[in-house]
Amino acid sequence: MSSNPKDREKEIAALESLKYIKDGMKVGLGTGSTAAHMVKGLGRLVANGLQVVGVPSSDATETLAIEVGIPLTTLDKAKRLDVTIDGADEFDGNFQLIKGGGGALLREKILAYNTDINIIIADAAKQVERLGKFKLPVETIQFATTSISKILEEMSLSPILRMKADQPYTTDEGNFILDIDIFDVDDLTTLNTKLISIPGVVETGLFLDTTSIVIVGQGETTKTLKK
Ligand SMILES: O=C(CO)[C@H](O)[C@H](O)COP(=O)(O)O
Repeated sequence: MSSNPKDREKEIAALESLKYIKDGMKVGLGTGSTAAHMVKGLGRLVANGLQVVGVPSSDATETLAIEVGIPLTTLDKAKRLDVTIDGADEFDGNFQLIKGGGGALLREKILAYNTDINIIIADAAKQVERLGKFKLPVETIQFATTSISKILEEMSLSPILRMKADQPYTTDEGNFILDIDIFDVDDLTTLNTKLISIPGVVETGLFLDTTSIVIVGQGETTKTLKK
């Protein structure tokens, strides 16, 4: 049990989400510290006899899932997932999300798109009135990143190339990430369409219509929001 209050909220939201996983399900495994609590909890259920297969959304989650004994498969083999449980950097009252703080937005969005029920688990601080205090990650092909950055600058989105130590951060798919400021943007659907249409943009961390359930840890309880 976590002793850090924010991490404890992540943990109890994660444990609550396990109730949605039933025998025989194909489960998408999210990425990040909140999703890691869920993966560990699922590992305990598997050790007690629950039969599921997981599809991880990142190399880090794959490593953890193997460590805790969750049988894994690929999206190709699973074809469609029953449920995916993942974290978020922000969510609003319309179940819209910013994701990708951990850099796994591309595979996370692919899993979400191929899943029947997407559940987001989060600590209470992730709930916002308006998305955008957290910078929006935009995943870009390395070759195009400088030219995309110029375009985003011209759109007044203040792109910043994500770094790790003194090198550009590289995603599991070998791409770069530009973090942009969208706080003043009202029409996120139009923004997302514009971003995706720039050659070399692979994906954005805006998840506008994938989520149907959000489980929030608040102190020692959880609240479940359903669309
Ligand atoms: O989108 C993500 C990774 O790409 C994570 O779900 C998001 O960054 C939240 O992370 P955490 O649970 O550690 O707060």
